[in-house]
Amino acid sequence: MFDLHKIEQAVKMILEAIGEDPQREGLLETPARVAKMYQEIFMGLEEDPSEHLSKTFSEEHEEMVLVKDIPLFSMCEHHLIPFIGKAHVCYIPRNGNVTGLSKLARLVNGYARRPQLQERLTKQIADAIMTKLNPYGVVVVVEAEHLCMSMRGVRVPGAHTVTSAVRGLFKKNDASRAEAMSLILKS
Ligand SMILES: Nc1nc2c(ncn2[C@@H]2O[C@H](COP(=O)(O)OP(=O)(O)OP(=O)(O)O)[C@@H](O)[C@H]2O)c(=O)[nH]1
Ligand SMILES: [Zn+2]
Repeated sequence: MFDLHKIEQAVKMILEAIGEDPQREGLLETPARVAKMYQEIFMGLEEDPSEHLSKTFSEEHEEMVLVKDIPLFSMCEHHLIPFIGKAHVCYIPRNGNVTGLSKLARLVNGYARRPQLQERLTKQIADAIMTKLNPYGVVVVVEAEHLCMSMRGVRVPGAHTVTSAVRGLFKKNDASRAEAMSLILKS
């Protein structure tokens, strides 16, 4: 589905537009490299990440499951430069409907590897878990630094954006939400 040739042409044009010479030795292979890189960092566009949750197994654990510090590399859709951070995913299984822990990281990755907004990414992860696993509740917290705020524009390196999506029981039950949040934010 990726048009690698078109990406190569576009990169060549950008190099020309910034006054570079795409024919100089160091840049000769750059358009092809960037095309391959885009194919990799936008690979989430080619999948439905929620499919990672299709395979479940049965384990009677109707308590919190929390996977913390899932590394996150995404691309700001406004500037096409990275935002980098961590996702924390917490859910309470219903009827023993449990997913493999790695699948939660695959889910995060699938939604991250697209042109994204942090808010949408956070929501998509939570909604996929609600839809596919039908758990009692979900909390997703994403913490990230946006390079579009660090290396350009307002230039505030170190500023972190934190977003959350709260679903099901966690929305109604203040104590459960507070417990999840304290486990998530505890370093
Ligand atoms: N809400 C939200 N905003 C984002 C995200 N990523 C980048 N942005 C912001 O998107 C905005 C785009 O603003 P514009 O005014 O259209 O673009 P700009 O002139 O490049 O803005 P500056 O970054 O302020 O220089 C900026 O404020 C970014 O900080 C995100 O994931 N969520
Ligand atoms: Zn940006």
